[in-house]
Amino acid sequence: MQQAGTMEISVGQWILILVLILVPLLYEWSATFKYLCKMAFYNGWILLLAVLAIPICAVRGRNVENMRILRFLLLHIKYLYGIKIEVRGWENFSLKEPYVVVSNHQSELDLLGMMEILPNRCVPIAKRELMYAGTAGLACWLAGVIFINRKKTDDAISVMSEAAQTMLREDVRVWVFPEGTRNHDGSMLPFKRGAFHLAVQAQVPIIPIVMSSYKDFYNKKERRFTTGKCMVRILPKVETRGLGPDEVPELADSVRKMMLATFLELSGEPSQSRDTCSQ
Ligand SMILES: CCCCCCCCCCCCCCCCC(=O)SCCNC(=O)CCNC(=O)[C@H](O)C(C)(C)COP(=O)(O)OP(=O)(O)OC[C@H]1O[C@@H](n2cnc3c(N)ncnc32)[C@H](O)[C@@H]1OP(=O)(O)O
Ligand SMILES: CCCCCCCC/C=C\CCCCCCCC(=O)OC[C@@H](O)COP(=O)(O)O
Repeated sequence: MQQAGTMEISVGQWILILVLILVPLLYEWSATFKYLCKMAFYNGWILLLAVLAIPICAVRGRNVENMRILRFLLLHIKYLYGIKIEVRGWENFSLKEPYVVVSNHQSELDLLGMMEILPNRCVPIAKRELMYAGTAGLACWLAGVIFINRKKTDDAISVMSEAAQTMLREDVRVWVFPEGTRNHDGSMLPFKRGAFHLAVQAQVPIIPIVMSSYKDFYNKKERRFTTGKCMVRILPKVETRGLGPDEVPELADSVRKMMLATFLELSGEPSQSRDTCSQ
């Protein structure tokens, strides 16, 4: 029986105290633990923000204008992680007409750079699996994200051909990661050609975006995630007017070359050394 004036601590409370002491200690001592906590919080926070976004977006139904709401809700995350984003080339975004944005894809952290500069009425093309990422998937769907099934090339191509028509009909811009997958290796994978077919089919310009390497503050393999700085460059538009499907390979190659050169320059790498996948 508990006596007046004394306090007994139950086993559960002891465990809680231990956890409250150990977690901050581990967080400071172990870079791996810190990385895991930061990534778990990143995903968890986005899922939670999506809970907020869903009812607001649902008022309008599925609509590309909802992307502004997602952008507004996600913009602060860079501050939580101490990531400085320096953007140059804003003037290259001053086109009124639709265009296709292509950018390099290093990690899920690209979302921060993307939200920093995302133009109005611009939707990303994403793998279909993202649609099933709980609340985040629903928020993406409501904001008009275009989902493609990477396992079914024909399906993916027909979704992208439809996107070419939607771009023109509804004045929409599309953001594509032409590497087609995340690339943690500090270089750029060969480009898939979907984005370039899309631009040629719609006869709209391509705007290449380059985000500098995260190597100084983030490395998935080494499980390292600290504060840091990322440079984002919006490059001048590349016209596609008059080009046909036969010119797509050359177009894709020349855009990739330009992006790789900028990537190496921004990331402080010697040119030519890191192109492990010249096509
Ligand atoms: C507040 C809360 C918020 C919560 C939510 C937060 C999120 C907010 C929103 C942000 C979301 C961001 C999401 C980012 C997600 C990023 C990704 O998912 S990246 C992965 C998906 N994207 C891509 O894969 C795009 C790039 N891929 C391609 O372009 C591919 O080419 C493909 C169209 C997918 C097809 O790929 P594959 O099946 O591998 O086949 P290929 O060999 O590439 O192509 C075969 C053949 O077909 C030609 N081709 C390709 N596209 C077309 C086309 N549109 N029209 C005609 N022909 C086409 C291609 O050129 C090949 O022929 P070739 O002769 O060999 O050249
Ligand atoms: C009830 C189900 C709960 C599911 C929980 C899922 C947790 C996901 C939580 C939040 C989503 C964060 C959205 C981040 C958007 C960035 C997406 C991204 O970068 O996708 C990677 C894709 O480009 C390429 O994928 P692969 O590298 O080929 O693989």
